[in-house]
Amino acid sequence: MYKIKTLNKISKKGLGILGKNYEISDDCENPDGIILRSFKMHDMELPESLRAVARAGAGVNNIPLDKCSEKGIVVFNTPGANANAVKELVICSLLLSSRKVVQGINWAKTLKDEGDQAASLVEKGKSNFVGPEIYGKTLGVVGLGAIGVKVANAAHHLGMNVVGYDPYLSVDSAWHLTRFAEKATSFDDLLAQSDYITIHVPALPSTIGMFNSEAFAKMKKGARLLNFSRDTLVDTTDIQAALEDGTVSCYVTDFATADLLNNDKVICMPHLGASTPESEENCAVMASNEIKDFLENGNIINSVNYPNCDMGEKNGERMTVAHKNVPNMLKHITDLIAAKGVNIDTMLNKSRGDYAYTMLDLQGKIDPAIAKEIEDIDGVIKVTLL
Ligand SMILES: NC(=O)C1=CN([C@@H]2O[C@H](COP(=O)(O)OP(=O)(O)OC[C@H]3O[C@@H](n4cnc5c(N)ncnc54)[C@H](O)[C@@H]3O)[C@@H](O)[C@H]2O)C=CC1
Ligand SMILES: O=C(O)CCC(=O)C(=O)O
Repeated sequence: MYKIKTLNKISKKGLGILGKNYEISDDCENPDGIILRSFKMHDMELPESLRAVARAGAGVNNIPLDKCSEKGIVVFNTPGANANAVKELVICSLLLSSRKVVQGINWAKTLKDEGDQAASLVEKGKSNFVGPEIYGKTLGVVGLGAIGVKVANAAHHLGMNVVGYDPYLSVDSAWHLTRFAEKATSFDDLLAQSDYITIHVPALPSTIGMFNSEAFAKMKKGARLLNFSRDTLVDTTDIQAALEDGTVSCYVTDFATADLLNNDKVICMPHLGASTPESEENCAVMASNEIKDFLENGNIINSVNYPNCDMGEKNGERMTVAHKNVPNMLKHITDLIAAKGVNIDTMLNKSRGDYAYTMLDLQGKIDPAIAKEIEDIDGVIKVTLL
C-alpha cells in the first residue's frame, strides 16, 4: 500500500487514477508521495519516507527543490496542464486593463438606490469609463512557454500585433507559436514596442524583480502590465511609482497583496489563473500519473530536479539509484551487483546538474541487502528496490 499526502484540495478524478493500492489523505504520516498545488513547503520537515512530490501545476517556487534533491526526493510538475485556463484569464484581463470594466461595474452598483434615475445617471456617468480597444495594438509576451505561446496566438486572432521575448525558447514552443508573432531583439526592445505586456516566466533568481524602475523607464508611457506568473517578478515599490507617474496606466495581477489592494489602478485577483474545473482535473490527472509511475516503476517523467528516465513498466526486479553526478558511480554500483552474481538485464543512467539517476532491471531474485550496500557508496543518495 502506498501512502499519498495531499497538501491542497486535489481533483478527485485525478486522485482516482491512483487506484486501490493507494491510501490518500491530508494528514497521513510517513507518506511515499505528496501531491500539492500552491501550498508552501519550505518550512515543512521532509519525512524520511518521502520519495516524490508532484506539483499539480507549473510553478515550483513553493517547493524546496535543493532540499528535495539532496534527499533523493524527485519533484514533478505538470507542464502545460493548466495553460489554457491561464490563457483565457489573460485575454479577459487584457480587456479589463483597457476598458475600465471593473471600475464601471463598481460605480454602477453605487446607483442601486437611485430608482428611476439610475438609467439616466448611468448614461451621464459612463464617459468616465472609456478605454481603448486592443485591436491593432501591440502585445509584448515575456516568456513563450506553454502559457505565453497560447496567449500570443489568441491575441493574434483578436487582431493584436504580437511581439515575444524568450531567450530559451524551446523547439516545441517554436512549433506552436503563430508565425505572425515577431521576435523582440531584446527585453528592452519588447518594453519599448508594447502597449500591453504580459509576463509568463517562472520565478527564478534571474527573473525575480525583472520588472523594476529600470524596466519601467523603457516602457511606452501609459502601457498596461499583466502578471499571471508570480508576484516577485514585479517590484512592488517600483510598480506603485510607475502607476503614480502614469508610466503604467493599469496593472492586472493574479497575486493580491496588501500594498496593491488599495490602488485604483491595480486589478488584483486571488490567484485564479488555473482555477477552472478542467485545469484542476488536467493537473491532478497528470500529477497522479507521474507519481504512480515513479512509485511503481521508478520512471521519472516531467521532473524539475532529477533527469527524466523511462524504462517502461517493470517486469521483474528493478532497482533505482538516486545519486550525485560524479565519476565512477556506475562502476561502483555495477561491481557490487556483479559481486553478488546478479546479472543486469537493462540499465539506464542520466544526469541533470549535480544529480543523476540510474535504473537497473536485474535478473533473478535480489537480496535486499544489496540495496543497503549500494546506499553506503559515497555519493549515493537513495536506493529503491521495486
Ligand atoms: N496564475 C496562475 O494560476 C498560474 C501561474 N503560472 C506561472 O506561470 C509561469 C509560466 O508557466 P508556463 O508557461 O506553464 O511555463 P513554461 O515553463 O512552459 O514557460 C516558461 C517560459 O519562460 C521562459 N523564460 C525563462 N526565463 C526567461 C527570461 N529571463 N526571459 C524570458 N523568458 C524566459 C522559458 O524559456 C519558458 O519558455 C509558471 O512558472 C508559474 O509561475 C502557471 C500556471 C498557473
Ligand atoms: O494550483 C493553482 O491554483 C495555482 C497554479 C499555479 O500558480 C501554477 O501552476 O504555477
